[in-house]
Amino acid sequence: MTASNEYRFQVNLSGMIQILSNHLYSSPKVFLRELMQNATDAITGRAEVEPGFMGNVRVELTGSGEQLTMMVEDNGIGLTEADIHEFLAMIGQSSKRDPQALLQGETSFIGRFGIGLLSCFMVSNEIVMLTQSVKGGPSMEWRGKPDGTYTIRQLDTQLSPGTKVYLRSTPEAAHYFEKEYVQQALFYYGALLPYPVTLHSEGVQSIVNAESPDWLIAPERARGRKSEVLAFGERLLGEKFQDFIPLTTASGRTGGIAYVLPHAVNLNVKRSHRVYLKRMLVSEKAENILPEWAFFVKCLIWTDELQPTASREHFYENEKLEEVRSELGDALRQGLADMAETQTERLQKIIRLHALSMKALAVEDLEFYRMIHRWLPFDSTRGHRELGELLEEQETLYFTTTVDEYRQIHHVASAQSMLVINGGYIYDSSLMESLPMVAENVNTERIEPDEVSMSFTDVPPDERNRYYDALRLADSALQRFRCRAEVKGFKPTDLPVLFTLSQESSTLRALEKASEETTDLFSSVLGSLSSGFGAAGYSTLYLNVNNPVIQRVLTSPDPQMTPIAIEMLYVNALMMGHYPMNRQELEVMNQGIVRFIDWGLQANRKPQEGNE
Ligand SMILES: Nc1ncnc2c1ncn2[C@@H]1O[C@H](COP(=O)(O)OP(=O)(O)OP(=O)(O)O)[C@@H](O)[C@H]1O
Repeated sequence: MTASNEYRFQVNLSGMIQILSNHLYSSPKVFLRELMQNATDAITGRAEVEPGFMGNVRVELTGSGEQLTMMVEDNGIGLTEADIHEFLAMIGQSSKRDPQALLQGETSFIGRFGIGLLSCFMVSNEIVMLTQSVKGGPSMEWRGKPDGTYTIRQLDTQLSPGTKVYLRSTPEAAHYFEKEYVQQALFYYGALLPYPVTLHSEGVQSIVNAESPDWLIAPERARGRKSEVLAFGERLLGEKFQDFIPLTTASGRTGGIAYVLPHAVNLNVKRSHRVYLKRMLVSEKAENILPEWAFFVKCLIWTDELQPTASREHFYENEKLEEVRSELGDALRQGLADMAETQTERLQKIIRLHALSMKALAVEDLEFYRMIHRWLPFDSTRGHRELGELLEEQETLYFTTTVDEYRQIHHVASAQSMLVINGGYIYDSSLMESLPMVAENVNTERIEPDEVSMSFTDVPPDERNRYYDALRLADSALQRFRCRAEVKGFKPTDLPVLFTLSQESSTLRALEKASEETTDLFSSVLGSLSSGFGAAGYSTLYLNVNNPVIQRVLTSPDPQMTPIAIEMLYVNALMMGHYPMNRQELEVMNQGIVRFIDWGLQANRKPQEGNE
């Protein structure tokens, strides 16, 4: 290949600008964040050459209707003509990117990618910048358009050092230029900035960040300022919080406030925390800054050690972030541990609302589990109770590992005062297994439905003989459902039957149900799979000899009646246990109902016929 065959990629500039400005950021509103960040960086840059320099940012709104204009002014480092050509006019070039510093993740600036300014094209068809560098030289004007063209000229008047950016809103973006919106957004992004941010509109001037939440930067101070901290959280995060936990890391370079959510939350809901970098809000939806178990809090975090991605919606998943995440998790855990020692009521309140989050942490951290186990709630045959109460009643806790197993046995187990915990919900069976490691003199044992039948009373042989014929009829009626009948005595007496599935029969039922719903080919594969189950695939229908209906069925003189009654009891037991019924079982139920109605009507008619 010769050199003449080599070409350079061509860039469709306006296409690139379109992509960067419209698709990198999740919403046009971020243009204001990007402008504020540039102003902040410019002030940081000036303070580096003029130690002790005090910056300020001024935002001015003018015009009305569709002619709204915003001006964002800073008294930062400014740009020379050469800077403009090098940094402003070259997309992807940034004055803030010291490669060595970036490599170490250490830079005093927020920006680094050289694209943030493009976000302004989401709300305006032109960016006008007037700037004066602290290094001297003439004041400059730069005008950029989304088609990739720009003009640059020297101004006749000399401005004071700093930069003014002017944007005129497009009709669709006018909302982002209205006073109320801008006031709120400036507070939102700049509430922590250490210099004044003022808004000028309709002849009125106001300082947006007048309240300075110094407790956010030094969170240990937050403890004594509860109402202020809660009010600030409500204003920024939009929820009425009642509790919070201050967070600090060992390095002291990241910290914040974890607000406890005032309502229960779903495990799958993504938590998004607000993160301030160098005191400027950069990320509104940082999901990865706290450990996964911490979904009961919404945090305001500040950091000067993490690196945001270009969209600023996340932070780079690197070792530093891992370290920060684990330290913030430790601080949160420590906050809860302190409550377990000295403020148990406060902790109990949190656990009541956020048991799932607490369980998620307890599964990972046995020491934490030890501290809080007594307040964790579990579903049990004695109701939805705290573990501490249950442990006072019994030293051995039986637990199931699925909700289905629990459903099968809870009637009988509770009637016999047997304490069984429903371990079918997420984390519960793991917590039951590890409970003996954290609580003294406690045993836990997994229980299966078949084992509950051990606590049934056996029927004496002579009584069993009396039921022999009825049981044979029952067995043959249930044969096609792979179920066998068994007589036992159990409480409650008004429960006529109890249906239990072994692990194998449960799998078999699932296979059968699936083969009903799939194609012929697949269903024959499932069919051959299910034929591999032998006697183990049988379920059991326990008939309660203490129940009057069962007594009548077992001693019925009508041999035609017995199988139908047994089949009906079988489908009834399935319904009670919330088992999905297959086609055959549904047919049995329908036919049985019709038959019983018919029987009932005939029985009523007979005496009347006799009277006639
Ligand atoms: N207010 C300002 N004062 C001084 N220089 C500025 C200002 N705004 C922008 N610049 C210059 O323009 C360059 C490009 O800005 P832009 O916002 O596009 O990217 P960035 O801030 O460098 O990086 P990022 O894309 O991460 O925000 C900056 O690197 C800076 O040199």
